[in-house]
Amino acid sequence: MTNRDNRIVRPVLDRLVKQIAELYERDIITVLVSSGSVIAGMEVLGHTDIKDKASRRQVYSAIGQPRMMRLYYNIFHDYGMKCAQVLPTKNDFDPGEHRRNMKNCYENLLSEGVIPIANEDDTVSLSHAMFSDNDELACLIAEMIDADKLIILTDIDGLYDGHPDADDSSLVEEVGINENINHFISDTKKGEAQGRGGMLSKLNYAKQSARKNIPTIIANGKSENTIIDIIDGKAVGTKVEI
Ligand SMILES: Nc1ncnc2c1ncn2[C@@H]1O[C@H](COP(=O)(O)OP(=O)(O)O)[C@@H](O)[C@H]1O
Ligand SMILES: N[C@@H](CCC(=O)OP(=O)(O)O)C(=O)O
Repeated sequence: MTNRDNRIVRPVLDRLVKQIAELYERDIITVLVSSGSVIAGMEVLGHTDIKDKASRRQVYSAIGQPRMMRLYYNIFHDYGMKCAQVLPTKNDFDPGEHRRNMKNCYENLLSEGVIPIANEDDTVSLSHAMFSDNDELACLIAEMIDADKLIILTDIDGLYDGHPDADDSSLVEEVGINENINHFISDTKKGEAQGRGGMLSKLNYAKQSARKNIPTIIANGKSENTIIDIIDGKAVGTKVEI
């Protein structure tokens, strides 16, 4: 959802919401898991003298999350839809009251026709309460709400069998849950503004949700019609086979 300058690209979000709205018309209901709070907060605050990285993340995300939600609110509104914010921490998924409450909230939002947008509660989740990244969060939500499908979006068409920039690399269309292809993935160093996970994390959590019998696909979130194409059964992205 960002460009090379680490700025949120509204047309990408717009395309995403447009597809969610189109699916809603077809009675296919989406839960959206979206990052963006840290980058959105950095855009507002710019440089800070806060030395501690975790503290910077708290401050940036606290500033950026309402900005992300304002963007989403406006875009969903443009498509005649309503959205809502859910900000869990990892502990909330442990069996118990928080998990039950969260599940209940999702069910009620969905029955009211409101699209839940989840992100980690970065202001309070530090160290052990942190998800590895939003791919883990998406995987846990998919399992909790018994999703029919998990689509993990990224900035590339899917998983490649080598460095994505190399001429002889090609898209892996299907991968089995027990197939070890981690060596295809290059370690891309992440800056503070970028996402935490990367492709290896996407593959691991895609396999984890496929193991729970949720068909999972890694695909390009920047393409025009990715989600609709996947729902229509077109060969898009990398499918993780159950
Ligand atoms: N074998 C591979 N196939 C596809 N992408 C790869 C591979 N190895 C490294 N990558 C990198 O992973 C990136 C995708 O992860 P990214 O979407 O940045 O993760 P995050 O959601 O954490 O921001 C791609 O842009 C690409 O540069
Ligand atoms: N929760 C954070 C981002 C978490 C994260 O890095 O997730 P991902 O984009 O999956 O690597 C945010 O909103 O900025």
